[in-house]
Amino acid sequence: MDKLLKTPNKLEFLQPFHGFSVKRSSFSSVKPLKLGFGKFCENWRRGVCVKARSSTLLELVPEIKKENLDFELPMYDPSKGLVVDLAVVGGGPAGLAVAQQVSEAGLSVCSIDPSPKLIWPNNYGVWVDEFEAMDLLDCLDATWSGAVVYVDDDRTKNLDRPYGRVNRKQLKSKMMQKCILNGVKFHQAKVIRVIHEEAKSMLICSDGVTIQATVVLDATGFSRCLVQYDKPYNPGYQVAYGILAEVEEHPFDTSKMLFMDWRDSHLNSNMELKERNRKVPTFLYAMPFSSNRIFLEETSLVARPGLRMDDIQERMVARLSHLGIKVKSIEEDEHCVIPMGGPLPVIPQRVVGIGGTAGMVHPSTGYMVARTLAAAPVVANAIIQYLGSDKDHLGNELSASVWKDLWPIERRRQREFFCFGMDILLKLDLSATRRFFDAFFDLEPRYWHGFLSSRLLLPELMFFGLSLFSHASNTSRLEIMTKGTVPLVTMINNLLKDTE
Ligand SMILES: CC(C)=CCC/C(C)=C/C=C/C(C)=C/C=C/C(C)=C/C=C/C=C(C)/C=C/C=C(C)/C=C/C=C(\C)CCC=C(C)C
Repeated sequence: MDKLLKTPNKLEFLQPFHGFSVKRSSFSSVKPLKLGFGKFCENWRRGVCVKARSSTLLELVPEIKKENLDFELPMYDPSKGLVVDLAVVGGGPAGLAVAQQVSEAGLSVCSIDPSPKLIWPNNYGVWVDEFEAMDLLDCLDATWSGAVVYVDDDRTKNLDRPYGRVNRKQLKSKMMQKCILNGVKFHQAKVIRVIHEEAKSMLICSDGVTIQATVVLDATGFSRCLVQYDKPYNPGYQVAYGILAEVEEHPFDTSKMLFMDWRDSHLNSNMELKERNRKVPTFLYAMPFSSNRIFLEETSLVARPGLRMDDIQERMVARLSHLGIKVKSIEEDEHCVIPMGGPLPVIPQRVVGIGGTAGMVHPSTGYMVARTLAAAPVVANAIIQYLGSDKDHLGNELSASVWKDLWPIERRRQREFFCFGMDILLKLDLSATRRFFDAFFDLEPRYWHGFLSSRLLLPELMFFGLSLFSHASNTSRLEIMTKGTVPLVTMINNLLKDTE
């Protein structure tokens, strides 16, 4: 069972997909979810009658309907008993990217996933320069010339950095097509267990099939299907609720995406909710596609334990009503629960990992897609190099070399700093969070861009930290010092321990 389902913070009703989130979407059938706000009214959408309560949007949420790619997949033939060079468990962006690149080098690859054709469920946002660097601009279906941060009612930051929404269908289609072209075989199942021999591993699947592979890559996201951890799991949680909606109108500039809106005036008439938001704040993240179509996501950046989904939904309803956003229909919604920080898996170990399973979520932001896609060639090249060059270099030795390339010391140190940042964020209330981001977005672009896109390594992060400190108000400096001392000592200790 996924770790998330075991957490004591009442998130049990969520069913993480690849550990990320659950999306509901519908194109033909619509059934309202009863979440208990307002009065019933009738609402027509695409010829289907929707019963919904007038003062709420959440009951317009359609029934879950999964959309699949229209591809004929070449399937793995278990009767041949072949040992493939690489078995990739999990068909998310990370897994497919590695499958594609390893198969390009002529190695045999089997991709195993319970729903290999399913379009990924999340709305991924990325900075355009990150996708440009990977030649993936054609996989963005909307871009904005910049982004906005509302620190509070009086302070706004205009971020001069283009932002885009990933076209999940296009990205997955592109990767699948290349995989198919390169001869990747697919197997539709879950992997239950793996048995290792010296030079190969056997993957036992839920349908009884056994797949043999020289290298096994776990790309199952936060379900951490095969990769082992040996330290207590204590992440922070990013929790978010998002809707892609048709609205009567909204107040946002359609040329900018809304990166963070920390305003809380929508809670003035509900002091209890306002107090909850003061202690553990949430912000609105929005992608305005047009004057009447918008993606809106109420987000808790990081909290431990994670915020309850119904709390977040309540805050969102209050915010949209205050902003005068009347939702006419909802195309899809998503529930996100993203573990952030926490320990890295055991390094090295026989199963190789990438993405959420390998600790690759940015611990201070929750972002992962761009970083993982950028790391895929590192993992793929390592596998190609170690498998191709020297057939004596197999089993544990090969996996150790791949892990070393994925998590070299400078990346581990960078992650320690990001975890230090997360530990500070966990302790900030709304006012302190506002002061913190007021300073953060005043930094030189190379600092805040580099921090968010994991481009700064430890020496640069030191200068980044000092620069943030110098931009911060006196109150914020005091907060960073008081709330950051213990995390700073923890970081230094961890850095001193991890020397190889
Ligand atoms: C789809 C899915 C899956 C999901 C979705 C959800 C969402 C919407 C999300 C969103 C998110 C966001 C927007 C995020 C953002 C984030 C950010 C911006 C973050 C940032 C952070 C920052 C930080 C943490 C920083 C840090 C800093 C520090 C730590 C500093 C310090 C300093 C000091 C202490 C001074 C001294 C110095 C030295 C150390 C050298």
